[in-house]
Amino acid sequence: MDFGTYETLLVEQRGNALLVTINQPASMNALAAAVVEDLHALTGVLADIGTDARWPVRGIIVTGAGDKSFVAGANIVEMNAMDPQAALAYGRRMHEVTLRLEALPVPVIAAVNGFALGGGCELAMACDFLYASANASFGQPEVNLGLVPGFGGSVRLQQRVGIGMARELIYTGRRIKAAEALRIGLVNRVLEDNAALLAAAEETIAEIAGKAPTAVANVKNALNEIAGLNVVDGLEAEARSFVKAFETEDSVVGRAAFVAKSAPEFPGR
Ligand SMILES: CCCCCCCCCCCCC[C@H](O)CC(=O)SCCNC(=O)CCNC(=O)[C@H](O)C(C)(C)COP(=O)(O)OP(=O)(O)OC[C@H]1O[C@@H](n2cnc3c(N)ncnc32)[C@H](O)[C@@H]1OP(=O)(O)O
Repeated sequence: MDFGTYETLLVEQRGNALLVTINQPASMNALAAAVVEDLHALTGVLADIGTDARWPVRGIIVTGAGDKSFVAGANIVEMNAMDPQAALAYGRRMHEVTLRLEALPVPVIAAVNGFALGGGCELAMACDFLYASANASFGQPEVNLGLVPGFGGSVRLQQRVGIGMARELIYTGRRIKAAEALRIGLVNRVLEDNAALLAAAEETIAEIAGKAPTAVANVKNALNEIAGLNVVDGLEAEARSFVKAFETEDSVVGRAAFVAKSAPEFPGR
């Protein structure tokens, strides 16, 4: 499977996982426009990823090159040189990247290997969930620059940690360590180092790869839809999602395998 080659990204298949490494260590993997363009191109290729057995990739891992920085934010040097139109285009493009990650029918894990600041934290929060190495840190420090989050942090941080904590972190621009990020629910797991971080992410992708692909795709879509709904509308959306899942071949196979006390072989449709 050819996922393309990119100037600023390393893309490597590892078993069921596709490892995407942002490879701009000289600038702490800051999101230069070239990086955003490459992420946009790659997520465009991945948009065709399917759930049937032909697609060996059952999950994506996003990480940063080196052991200091995941992504240190938008590229400030570049942003300073942008005219308003270019800046708007840059922002819109990154919005599209985050929405495409959320729309993929497979899990996307942010393997945060260092600084995840500003746009870096925002990229990580567009993934399904975050794992971090012990040296990782997180923050939306835009207020230090007279800016505000611009790649979705105002929306997704409050979804992840609640409005009160989101307000405090955004107003203070504070950087928090991995252990604190775990405590407030921004991060699911903290691993001792980068090797353990990637191993844990690959293990989780492999675990999910054993489940019904259509069910995982279905429930990811439903969780996105339900995120902003009240309970009544959320229950309606969940019911639609359940009916859709119940009618898949994966579900027929899964429920028959339970009765037969055998292991299901999901067709992915
Ligand atoms: C009219 C206009 C309309 C506009 C419409 C809207 C458009 C919206 C488009 C933009 C949206 C952006 C949204 C986003 O939320 C905004 C941001 O992300 S702002 C940036 C947030 N990040 C930061 O503030 C972190 C900055 N970096 C640091 O604090 C430190 O570098 C560090 C990460 C803590 C590491 O510190 P050190 O270990 O000391 O390392 P150095 O600082 O020496 O860095 C090494 C090297 O990397 C370069 N670098 C680091 N971060 C960035 C960066 N974010 N951008 C560019 N370059 C970076 C640093 O300059 C060093 O380079 P060198 O000096 O060695 O050349």
